[in-house]
Amino acid sequence: MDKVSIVKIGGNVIEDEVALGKFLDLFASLDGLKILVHGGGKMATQLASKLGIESKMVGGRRITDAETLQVITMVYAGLTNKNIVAQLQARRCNALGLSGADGDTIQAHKRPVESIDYGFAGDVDGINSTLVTKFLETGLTPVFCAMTHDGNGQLLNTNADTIAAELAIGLSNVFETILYYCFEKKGVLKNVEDDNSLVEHLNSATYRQLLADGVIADGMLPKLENCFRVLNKNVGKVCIGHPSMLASENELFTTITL
Ligand SMILES: Nc1ncnc2c1ncn2[C@@H]1O[C@H](COP(=O)(O)OP(=O)(O)O)[C@@H](O)[C@H]1O
Ligand SMILES: CC(=O)N[C@@H](CCC(=O)OP(=O)(O)O)C(=O)O
Repeated sequence: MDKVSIVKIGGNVIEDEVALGKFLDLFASLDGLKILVHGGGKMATQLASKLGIESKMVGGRRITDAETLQVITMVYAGLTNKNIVAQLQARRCNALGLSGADGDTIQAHKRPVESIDYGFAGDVDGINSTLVTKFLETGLTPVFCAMTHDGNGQLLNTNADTIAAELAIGLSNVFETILYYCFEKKGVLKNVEDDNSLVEHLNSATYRQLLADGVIADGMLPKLENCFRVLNKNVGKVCIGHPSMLASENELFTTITL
């Protein structure tokens, strides 16, 4: 079975030009088949604020009304995706920018309203793994933004960590999949202010304990939910850490196991 690395890069790295450049150097040099998934939540919040639109997050997820959907489409599928693709081309990595609507690569449905109405937020139904596999086999590197669609013309905002997880699950029938969540910190920390408090190995039991202690918050909540979900669904390896973990196994980062 061929291997495919699915790398998610977070918004704090993307919005820092130097950090993004260093990350893309590492990503472009990564051996083997690979897919990039990017967020951009922070930039969307900044643009929304300039336009006088307030951003509301619940449990690390954005409440996406119609105006917010317009903003995130411009930021995620437009500026951020195209900039990353162009920068990968400059590094001789033949990137193909995609939202889930492109090639019907990711189908989703609007999240049903329960206690909270998330608006135009999408829950993923499935991945077009045949088409994504064809892209990979042609030598293309898919670059996904955090957007899906419902097949009836509605674009939906979908957490980028979830998109990376769904790609890892969907492709695990065809490839040995490895999922890397890259962000600005060394990994899961016991104290979010202290990079020396890294949790190198996290399993279900230690995760439950950290949750109970209130150590896991904000965007780390959906990230870790996704880690355990993919490990239950045949994905071989999941790591969370600084982009430098792509360069060397000697780097310290968090490895997640069941
Ligand atoms: N225990 C924790 N360890 C590391 N980061 C944490 C932790 N709890 C909360 N966080 C927060 O989660 C953020 C990462 O989630 P998010 O902002 O969604 O990441 P991304 O950069 O991938 O978009 C970190 O910037 C940090 O502020
Ligand atoms: C539904 C939902 O919350 N979507 C996310 C998608 C972007 C994202 O995931 O960006 P980061 O990886 O930079 O956080 C949002 O709009 O913030």
